[in-house]
Amino acid sequence: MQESVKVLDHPVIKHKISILRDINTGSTEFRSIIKEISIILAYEATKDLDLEEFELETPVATTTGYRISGKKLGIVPILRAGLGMVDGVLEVLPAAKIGHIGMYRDEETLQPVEYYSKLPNDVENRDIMVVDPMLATGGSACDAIGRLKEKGCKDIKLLSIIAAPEGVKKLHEEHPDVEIFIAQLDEGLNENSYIVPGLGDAGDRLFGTK
Ligand SMILES: O=P(O)(O)OC[C@H]1O[C@H](OP(=O)(O)OP(=O)(O)O)[C@H](O)[C@@H]1O
Ligand SMILES: O=c1cc[nH]c(=O)[nH]1
Ligand SMILES: [Mg+2]
Repeated sequence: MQESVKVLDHPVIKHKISILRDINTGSTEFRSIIKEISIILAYEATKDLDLEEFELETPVATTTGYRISGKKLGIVPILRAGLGMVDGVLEVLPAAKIGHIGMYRDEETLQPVEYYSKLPNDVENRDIMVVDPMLATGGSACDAIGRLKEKGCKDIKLLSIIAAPEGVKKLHEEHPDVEIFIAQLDEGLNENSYIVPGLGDAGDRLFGTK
């Protein structure tokens, strides 16, 4: 896999992904694990943030402290399922602004259909993390990222829980500048373009709609 895909490789993540995959896992536990993994993905995706030094007093000594500096950040969930990742990323980056892009995959054509968009006014000045638990064909993520680029965004990362190689390939082809952070790379897509083995429909499992 190319260098611009970072896969979390950790026994605890593998354990938690298995709970997500399990058909018997209910929405409460599903939501909680999506949030937990999103926190870890957010740490990975922010390894390159700039820091500035400052002097601070501990109860024992004067030392050098560090604070995040540089460009402001934005989190953009792709509705609905992306909403499940927002709280986790916000735990790591509480000052980030949040934009929303609503998209669903047409069940016949499998093409993404946009139905909502509300982004921060200064979105073009922010480093953006697009969040969506599932990267399947890659159509939804590619369109959402294309929309953000139209608005002037230059530094965009994608955070997903599970990806199919087909989605990663499409994203690389259409947006080679976008780094991808995932918790798990799966085998591929089935005839309905669902990720195999996957976890089913992330939106339905998060929100209990099926
Ligand atoms: O890579 P793709 O082939 O485009 O598929 C992935 C998309 O499908 C799911 O959303 P869905 O259309 O089910 O909408 P939902 O979040 O409202 O359930 C998922 O959350 C992604 O947005
Ligand atoms: O496996 C998949 C594919 C698309 N969307 C999902 O929620 N799951
Ligand atoms: Mg869905």
